[in-house]
Amino acid sequence: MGERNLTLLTDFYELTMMQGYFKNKSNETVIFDAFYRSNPSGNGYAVCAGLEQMIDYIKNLHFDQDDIKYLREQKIFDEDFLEYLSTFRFTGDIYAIPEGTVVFPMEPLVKVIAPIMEAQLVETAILTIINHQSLIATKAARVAYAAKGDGVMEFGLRRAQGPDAGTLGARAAVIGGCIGTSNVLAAKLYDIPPLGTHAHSWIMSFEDELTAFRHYANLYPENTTLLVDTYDTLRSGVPNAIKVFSELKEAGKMPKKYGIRLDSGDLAYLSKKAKKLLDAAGFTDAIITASSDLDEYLIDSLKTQGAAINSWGVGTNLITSKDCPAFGGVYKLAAIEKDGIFIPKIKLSENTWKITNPGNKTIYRIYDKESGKIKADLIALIDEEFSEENSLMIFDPIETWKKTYLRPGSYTLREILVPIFLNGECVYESPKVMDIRAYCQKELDTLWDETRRLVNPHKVYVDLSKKLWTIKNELLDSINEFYHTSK
Ligand SMILES: Nc1ncnc2c1ncn2[C@@H]1O[C@H](COP(=O)(O)OP(=O)(O)OP(=O)(O)O)[C@@H](O)[C@H]1O
Ligand SMILES: O=P(O)(O)OC[C@H]1O[C@H](OP(=O)(O)OP(=O)(O)O)[C@H](O)[C@@H]1O
Ligand SMILES: O=C(O)c1cccnc1
Repeated sequence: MGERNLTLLTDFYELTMMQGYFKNKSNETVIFDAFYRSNPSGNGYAVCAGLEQMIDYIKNLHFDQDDIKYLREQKIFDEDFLEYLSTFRFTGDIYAIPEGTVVFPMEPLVKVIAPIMEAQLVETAILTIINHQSLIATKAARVAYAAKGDGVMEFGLRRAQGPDAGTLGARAAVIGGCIGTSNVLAAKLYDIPPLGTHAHSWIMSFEDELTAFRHYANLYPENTTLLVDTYDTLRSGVPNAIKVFSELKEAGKMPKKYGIRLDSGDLAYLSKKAKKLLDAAGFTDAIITASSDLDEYLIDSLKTQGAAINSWGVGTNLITSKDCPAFGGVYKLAAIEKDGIFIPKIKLSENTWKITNPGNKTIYRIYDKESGKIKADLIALIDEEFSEENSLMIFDPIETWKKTYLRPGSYTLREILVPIFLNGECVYESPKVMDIRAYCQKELDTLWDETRRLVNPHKVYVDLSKKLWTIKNELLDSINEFYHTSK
């Protein structure tokens, strides 16, 4: 958050490796890709987020005197290296997918091209920033999807894993689809709507519920939501709320937005009963908000049960992404520059899908021209050229017999990795969070419904260009050959 110096927000091994690179004078330029391997919560996509904080981090990268002093005290860093660190700045290039874009496994969300000492140092912070916010933005997109157009308020700060997770999580939740947050610091910092109702303590602090409601309604005549479950929802809370709304109506002071909040009990049953009582009293447009340990599955179930709820407050399960607490993004070396040419590098794994994609790559999103929906993503090398006027054959990188042939003129292409830093200079201006949110809503519209469903969604293919696939296979062959013949 803000302008903090996060330079030491890295793993110790990044610094020990950096000193090693420094001593060997091997500060060649390298390419690292940050990507993730599977969508959180069994989702069909992820929403990437955190780029603005990553940019702030890179812009502010510098070891101040206090940092150098601390590192010196560790007694493993030599003076020449510490001297180098004292003037350290990021001088490389960074490409990234803009926040709010829907993304898929294996594609680089961030690509760093920089001298190896710089590219290595920034690994940990880039991952922690992008992993956290992408996780929460994706969870929020699921929750908002289940709410089917009703507003979802982010209520999680008190149960988040600390202040940063609560605040940056609120930012990410709004990017993914929440309409605002109860977190006032997040609302101020990121210019997002601060929202909320009131707590049980407000009711309990008065002699009786009716008096508490009257005071609250008089204080906030523009937007009055009354929490009706402190004593007895249907016998006391709802009738008292109706009484207060009737008094306001009679006095000609009817709030523009008004309603009740349910926070316990059977939310389907209570909301339907409450709606009947409100309707009968003429308050047909009262907003019925629900909260209480909600997540996307419960909201979906309440919708199926015909609950009369049209506003949702979601805290714990959203801000902590409780069912899936880690995004799992990784940062892997993809190429090393030798004599002005990038030599592709690959990391092997027992799992074929864990084998990295080598080289200096970019990503094209392929849309069906007629519907505007995503057909697939294509990871290609940056020097490859594609034209919508030509036919295109794409194939699954592992199950290569799965091929899709795209007729000329039947598809459109969009390159989704964009320049963020060039030669250490930031060339990108982050949009405001509410604009990122609006962009994300449009992005979500480019997914087929089958990909958005909560359970067993349809997979979007991320394919490799023929050239990239060939290079990858040649590298695999050469490694195999080397390790089988060099015994
Ligand atoms: N109709 C419903 N269908 C499915 N789940 C529901 C329904 N109504 C409520 N729930 C969920 O059931 C859980 C109820 O939890 P629990 O009984 O512990 O607490 P509560 O009713 O909220 O009361 P308290 O706030 O006093 O703990 C919550 O997660 C709530 O969202
Ligand atoms: O259930 P969550 O999704 O986490 O949403 C936030 C919860 O936080 C509040 O409860 P809390 O008991 O902390 O305060 P209260 O006394 O105002 O109800 C609120 O009433 C919600 O139940
Ligand atoms: O404003 C609310 O109703 C609220 C805020 C935080 C947590 N629970 C509820």
